[in-house]
Amino acid sequence: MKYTELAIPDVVLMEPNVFGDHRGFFMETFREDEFNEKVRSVRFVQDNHSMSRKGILRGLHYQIEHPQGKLVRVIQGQVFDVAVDIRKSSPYFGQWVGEILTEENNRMLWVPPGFAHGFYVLSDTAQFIYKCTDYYAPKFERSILWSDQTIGIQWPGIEKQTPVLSQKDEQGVRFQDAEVFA
Ligand SMILES: Cc1cn([C@H]2C[C@H](O)[C@@H](COP(=O)(O)OP(=O)(O)O[C@H]3O[C@@H](C)C(=O)[C@@H](O)[C@H]3O)O2)c(=O)[nH]c1=O
Repeated sequence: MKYTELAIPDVVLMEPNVFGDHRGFFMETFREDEFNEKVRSVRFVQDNHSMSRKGILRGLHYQIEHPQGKLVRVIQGQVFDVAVDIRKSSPYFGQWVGEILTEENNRMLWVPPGFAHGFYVLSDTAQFIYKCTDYYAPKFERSILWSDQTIGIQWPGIEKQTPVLSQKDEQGVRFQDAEVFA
C-alpha cells in the first residue's frame, strides 16, 4: 500500500498493491499495523455501503459529536470524493481536497474526524464503501452545502448538470453558519 499525504496532510490517499493473475486480482484494502504506523492509530467500528446513480451528490456530512474518521473507496463506478477541514484550530480550516476514486484506480481516501465529507457520482452508478471510527449518530449529523462559495469546491462535471441531493442535503447550511470543531 502506498500512503500519500494530500495538500491537507491529515488527509491520506492510499493506493493498494494489486496482484493480478489468470483468476483475477487480489489486494489488501486495510491493515491495522501499517495504518497505525503510516497514518494514525484507529479503531473502525462500522462499515457502510451505498449505491448512487449518476449525478447524485452526497454531502458535505459530518457529526459534530462522535465525529467519524472514514476510510472510503469505490468498488463499482467512479466518484469525485471531497474532504473539507472544519477544525478551527487547523491551518487548513475551510480548505478542501478532492480525488477521483474509481473501481479501476482502487484509490482509497482517509478522511479524518473533524472533516466534512462528500462525493459526486460521475459514472452511471457507483457503489461506495467505507469504514468508520465511530458509530452513526443521527442526532449529531450536520450537512454543509456542497456549493458553498467560501469553500469553493470545484466539482468536476457539475457545470453541465445540477447534482441530485437528498432533502437533508438540500437544506445544508453555509460554511459561515455551520457548527465546526474547535
Ligand atoms: C449514514 C447512515 C445512514 N443510515 C440510514 C439513515 C437513512 O434512512 C438512510 C440514508 O442516510 P443518509 O441520507 O444520511 O445517507 P448518505 O447521504 O449516504 O450519508 C452518508 O454520506 C456520506 C457522504 C458520508 O460521509 C457518510 O458519513 C454519511 O453521512 O440510511 C444508517 O442507518 N446508518 C448510517 O450510518
